[in-house]
Amino acid sequence: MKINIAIDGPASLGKTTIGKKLSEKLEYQLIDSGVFYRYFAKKFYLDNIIQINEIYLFKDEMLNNPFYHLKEIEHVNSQFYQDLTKSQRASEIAKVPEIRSTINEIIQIITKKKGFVVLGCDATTKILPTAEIKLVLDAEIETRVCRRAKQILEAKSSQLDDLTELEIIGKVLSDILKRDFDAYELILEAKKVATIINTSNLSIEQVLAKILRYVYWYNFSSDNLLYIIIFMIIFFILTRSQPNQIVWPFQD
Ligand SMILES: Nc1ncnc2c1ncn2[C@@H]1O[C@H](COP(=O)(O)OP(=O)(O)OP(=O)(O)O)[C@@H](O)[C@H]1O
Ligand SMILES: Nc1ccn([C@H]2C[C@H](O)[C@@H](COP(=O)(O)O)O2)c(=O)n1
Repeated sequence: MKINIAIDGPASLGKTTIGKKLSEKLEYQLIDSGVFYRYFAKKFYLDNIIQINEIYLFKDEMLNNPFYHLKEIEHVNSQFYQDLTKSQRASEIAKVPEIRSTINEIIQIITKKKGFVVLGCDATTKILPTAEIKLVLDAEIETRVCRRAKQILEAKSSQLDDLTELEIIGKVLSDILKRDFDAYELILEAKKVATIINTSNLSIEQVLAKILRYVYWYNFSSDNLLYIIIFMIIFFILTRSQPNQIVWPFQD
């Protein structure tokens, strides 16, 4: 049975990396809500003006052919993903309530068929509050700065050629602090409704294994709900009527 999985978390935590691996493993479709904000910032935030009407037109177009547009959004985003200056514009776009509700609505309509992993900072609360599994991935800020700086340094992007390693770490830190500030309330809200996984001391594979355990357990318990209830009722009756006389298998 296919379900929807919503995953939230602060900036540069590893959501995209984990989300990709999880969706591949489960053969689900990944939707990273962050790439919508980045894409809208690139396409519809021109000359310091947000083209809100163009966004509404795009919404109708996207709902007619969602999977084509999901691919296009991913493609455009991948071209400037590492650019730290661009994420600031996405952050500004994300403050406009009409844009937030448009993006949420698009994702809600697309995910009705189930079988999606949705990433964000409000995926568990605003985008998919009805998701069968809701998780918040977390890690201390120093871990996140290290993860992002390592990723940027390893990618050796030409836009960073003139910067020293320390300057790159400084830029990464300032970007994460800004984004943490913007998403603070949303992450706090998500932590109230979702299961929190602290990834600071976990490898990517360990985080993935933990999430898969939640998914397998969810599927097992919903497939076998009736048997679990019957087992619990029998167990309850036995323990109440003869508390000291239950004979467990393999008991001496
Ligand atoms: N558990 C982990 N241990 C070590 N490194 C990790 C872990 N999870 C992710 N990473 C690394 O952290 C880096 C950042 O990951 P990623 O881009 O997926 O983060 P993100 O949360 O999607 O970021 P953003 O908020 O900017 O969209 C990647 O290089 C990834 O390999
Ligand atoms: N559900 C979301 C997703 C993203 N944002 C903001 C956060 C960032 O400023 C920007 C880009 O997101 P990222 O790709 O870095 O996860 O969009 C948001 O407000 N709500």
